[in-house]
Amino acid sequence: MLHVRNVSFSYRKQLIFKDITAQFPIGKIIGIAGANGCGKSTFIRLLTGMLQPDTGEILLYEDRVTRTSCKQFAYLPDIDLFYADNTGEEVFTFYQSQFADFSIEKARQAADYLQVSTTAKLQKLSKGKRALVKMAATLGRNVPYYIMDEPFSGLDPMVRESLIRGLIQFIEPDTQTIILSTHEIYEVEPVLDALMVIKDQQIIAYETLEDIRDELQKDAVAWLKSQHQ
Ligand SMILES: Nc1ncnc2c1ncn2[C@@H]1O[C@H](COP(=O)(O)OP(=O)(O)OP(=O)(O)O)[C@@H](O)[C@H]1O
Repeated sequence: MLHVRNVSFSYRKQLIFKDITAQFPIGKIIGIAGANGCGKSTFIRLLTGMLQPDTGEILLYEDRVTRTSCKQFAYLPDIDLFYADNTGEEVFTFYQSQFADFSIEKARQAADYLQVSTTAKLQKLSKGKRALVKMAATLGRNVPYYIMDEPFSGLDPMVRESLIRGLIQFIEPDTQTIILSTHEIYEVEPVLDALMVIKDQQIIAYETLEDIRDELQKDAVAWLKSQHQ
């Protein structure tokens, strides 16, 4: 289990998080929502150990998450990662050299499913297609936690829908967790188990979709809007 315990974090004297606590159980797909600039990317970087909290701690199975923990997470950043001169296949070979858990067959299957070429140089691909190569490489990993920053940004609605369906196919639902930040709540809602909302340096809400629908009688978008009022 991944735990965030009493974490505070400032960036250049600006307080981004104040004493936040949360848990991310195994076997779930968890969305992180919030307005632009609320801190979603920062939160994701804290979860993966790329940033360290000022106070509090982030624990993966009781071990403190640090920069070297990145081998235990499949992290999908929101930026272009790879050399433009590389092909998807070369990216996969690089991942294979870096991560013992990486399966080149699974990455190829994901690329095939997402209908993106792995033989073309990345510089020849559109921004959306490059994002899909990055996604295929991420899904080629075999880890308990996939942590994705805006995985659907820049993708057309058809590809987005196919990717959202694909996410379930490429993970083991009982042993692997996806944590993803997104603004596309409407589209991703069908596969989400829980949704977290960040606002004013806090996690202001964190509910299962079951509770949102059954107890609160709302869909995720309506619920999210009500959190911002
Ligand atoms: N390198 C950095 N590390 C940490 N925080 C940063 C960094 N650069 C900027 N910030 C600040 O952190 C705050 C949160 O930014 P962040 O990108 O995490 O928000 P976000 O919710 O992901 O935004 P968006 O939805 O627009 O992508 C902003 O006020 C931003 O100015």
